[in-house]
Amino acid sequence: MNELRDLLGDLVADVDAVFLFSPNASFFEEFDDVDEEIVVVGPENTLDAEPFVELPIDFTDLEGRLRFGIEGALEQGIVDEGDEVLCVTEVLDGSENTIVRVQTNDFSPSGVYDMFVNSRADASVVRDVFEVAIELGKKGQKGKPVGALFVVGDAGKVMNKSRPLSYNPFEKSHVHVGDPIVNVMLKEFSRLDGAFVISDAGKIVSAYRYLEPSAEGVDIPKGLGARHMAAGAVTRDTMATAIVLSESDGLVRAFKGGELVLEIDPEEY
Ligand SMILES: Nc1ncnc2c1ncn2[C@@H]1O[C@H](COP(=O)(O)OP(=O)(O)OP(=O)(O)O)[C@@H](O)[C@H]1O
Ligand SMILES: [Mn+2]
Repeated sequence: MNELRDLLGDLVADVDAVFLFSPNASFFEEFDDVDEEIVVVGPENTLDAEPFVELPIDFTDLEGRLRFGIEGALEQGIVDEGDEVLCVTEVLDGSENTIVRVQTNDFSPSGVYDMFVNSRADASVVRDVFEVAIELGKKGQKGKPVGALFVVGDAGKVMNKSRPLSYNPFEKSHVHVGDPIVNVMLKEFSRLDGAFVISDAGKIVSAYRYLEPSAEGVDIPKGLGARHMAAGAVTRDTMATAIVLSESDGLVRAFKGGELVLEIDPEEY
């Protein structure tokens, strides 16, 4: 077993920082005296850890989770480019059973951290819309797959770059994402065409908007259609973030700055 020990020894040797993903209190305490910088990453800072990187959604896929933690720590200046970091986390609902060593440069930034934290819209609004899209992706509408397009933030400009396909059911209402009744409405209206436009603070500004941004130079993955193109393009023309549920492949994707920044399978979420 010495080979295995050596392998593990090499894996954990000479790292600049150790990232603990959602550690419990006793596990966290065990790291009190270590020399390396300890970075806690999780949905809530229940341990009052410092430094701390807040996860906006509970990433079930490992890579998404690691990416977010590392991009967040880079952005906050907790680690530097080129640092060697050790990520301690769980997969398959275990305890801390997984150690991944990465160099912060190994990731080309996906923009996922930036999308949540530096969006014009509040991070909680982006997260709430994300959750609606995920839920809609899981259940569909009456068992059938549905697609949906949500454009979040910079709503004035988004409205200028779009036109109505039908009457706007949110015209005179003051409802916000995250209200339970609104989630039901969003799901109901998603059967019809066009995009939802949502303000920075989460107010539903409109449904049924046909987006007309300039798509020139927008480079989204091949095979995605008009809905995704419009989503990508509107985020390049404005400061909005677009969240798309695909009717054809069932995935939820997010675009910001004209680029695909996140792709999640609702079934695995
Ligand atoms: N510019 C646009 N603005 C708003 N909604 C749009 C726009 N273009 C397409 N859509 C909506 O997207 C729907 C699906 O279009 P299309 O199949 O071309 O997109 P897609 O990217 O392949 O999406 P999906 O993966 O859901 O099929 C359309 O029926 C329409 O409701
Ligand atoms: Mn399509």
